[in-house]
Amino acid sequence: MITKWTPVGVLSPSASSYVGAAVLACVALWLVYASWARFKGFRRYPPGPRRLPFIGNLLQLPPHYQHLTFMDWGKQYGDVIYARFFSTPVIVLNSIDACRALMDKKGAKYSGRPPFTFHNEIIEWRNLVLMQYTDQWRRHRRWYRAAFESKAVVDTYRPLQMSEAHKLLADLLQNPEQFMLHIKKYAVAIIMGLGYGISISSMDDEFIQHVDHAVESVFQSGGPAALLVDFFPILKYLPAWMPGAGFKRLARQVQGSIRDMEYIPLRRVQKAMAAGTVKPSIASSILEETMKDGRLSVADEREIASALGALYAAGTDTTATTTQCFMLAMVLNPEVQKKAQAELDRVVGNSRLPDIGDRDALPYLDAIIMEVYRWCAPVPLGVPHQLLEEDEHMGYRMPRGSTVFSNIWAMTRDEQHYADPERFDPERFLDVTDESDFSDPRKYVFGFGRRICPGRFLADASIWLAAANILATLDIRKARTPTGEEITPEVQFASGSVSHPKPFVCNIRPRSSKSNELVLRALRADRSA
Ligand code: HEM
Repeated sequence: MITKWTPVGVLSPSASSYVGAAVLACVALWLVYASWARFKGFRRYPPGPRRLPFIGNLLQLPPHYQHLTFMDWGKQYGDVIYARFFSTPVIVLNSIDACRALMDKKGAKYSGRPPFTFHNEIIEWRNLVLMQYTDQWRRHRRWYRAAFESKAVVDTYRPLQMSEAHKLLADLLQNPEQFMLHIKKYAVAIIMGLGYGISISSMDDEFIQHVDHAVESVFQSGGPAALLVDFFPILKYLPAWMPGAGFKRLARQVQGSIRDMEYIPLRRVQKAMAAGTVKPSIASSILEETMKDGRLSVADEREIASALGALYAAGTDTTATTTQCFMLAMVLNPEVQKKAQAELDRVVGNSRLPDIGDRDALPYLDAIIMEVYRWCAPVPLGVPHQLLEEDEHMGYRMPRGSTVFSNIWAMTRDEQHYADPERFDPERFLDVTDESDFSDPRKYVFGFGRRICPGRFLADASIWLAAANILATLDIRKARTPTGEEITPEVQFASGSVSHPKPFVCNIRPRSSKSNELVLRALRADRSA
């Protein structure tokens, strides 16, 4: 007998009622499973690109400019994205709201760091930036809080920052072509001066050689095999002689450079303390606080050496990069430069150099600095956090152990808040009345939650002082070819955890005949202070 067509095929009435019952049973079973799974916490992950077995999304992740790929994923999957690299779950946060909801509001869960097996365990570079969220982190962070997160303390650094800004002007006047290097020296000199009371006269300085060598060798040693060990920590047990374990042999050399970077300047401070000739510095105050009866345990010395060693790695490249971005923005936007110079002339005049006390009276310059942070996003992907416990967000499962990226780059390019985001336009921060995070990029370019950058006030003051002093005394213009054509630098940032502008040329010259005199006078005053 021919029966009617049913969704499950051509069946007799009795067979179809069995099927109907079976379907109902399946639905009931599914509902029971779904509520059980929900109860047990087996919820869906946030949306994200399709994963392959074993390797997950590894092939979709390019080796460079990952923030751009994550931003593209955001257009398809939203602000909170789930991916997996081998067995490591990864969560990408593409919006400020998502970072605030997770990293800020649930700080106790979201403040870990991924294991960074290569850095933490193989080369044993245990610095604050990469450290796990442990009592050791709390101790280092307390030292940093005392040194950098109180306005009263940071204000005491002003004379050193001012005098380094004056030296920067002198370097730029004498040898303008080397401006990228002078800016780096400015950032280094502030960190070495505050950290250890050491003055840096040139980039050939012995201490700079040590730190530069250490930082460079760390980056060079982090090849593909070293990265693999972060995904498969078991590889750390490979004996150094085995093929493929070259990263372990290299690591031994790198360890030596890191020890030099951490101990050579610290030992100098200890010697000066013993001789009673020490200059006040962050090192000397931590040593004084930690020493008992004038003695320091080997373990405490190790801790202090590594806490201070992080200063250079975290604080120089970031500050220098942002200041170099400012220079690039000025070359490309002469009308912005002129407007800022007119504001400086009006407020500061031309008989002295600007100081941080002038800042509130210079809103246009402040808008330029904010736009520089937004436009170049110096640390475009932040530093990844680790989720320490299972969590739920908007009904999605956030698995324990996830590496969590805050895609700061995507926030700076949010078209809802920043029209034409690639354009350098300080006006977008002028006369802003709302207090939202978008009204001031300093609220998010320094990261989130309990791991927020402790050096943010120091860095911001250093960048402002360099910019204000440069604009007050120098004109930054496009360089010209020997045949007189203008060279327009391209806006290109190198890929990496810190987004440097690619090398460019420009023409730097004194704004007026008074510029040299002002700088010389300031240098003399600094020497006699
Ligand atoms: C423009 C300059 C700077 C930028 C853009 C910047 C940005 C950042 C960012 C995005 C983080 C990661 C925050 C997170 O995990 O969410 C960070 C962490 C850190 N920064 Fe900075 N930074 C700058 C300058 C400095 C300076 C001058 C110092 C040193 C005085 C410093 C010391 C650190 C340290 C120690 C950490 C790790 C904090 C922790 O893990 O608890 N930074 N910074």
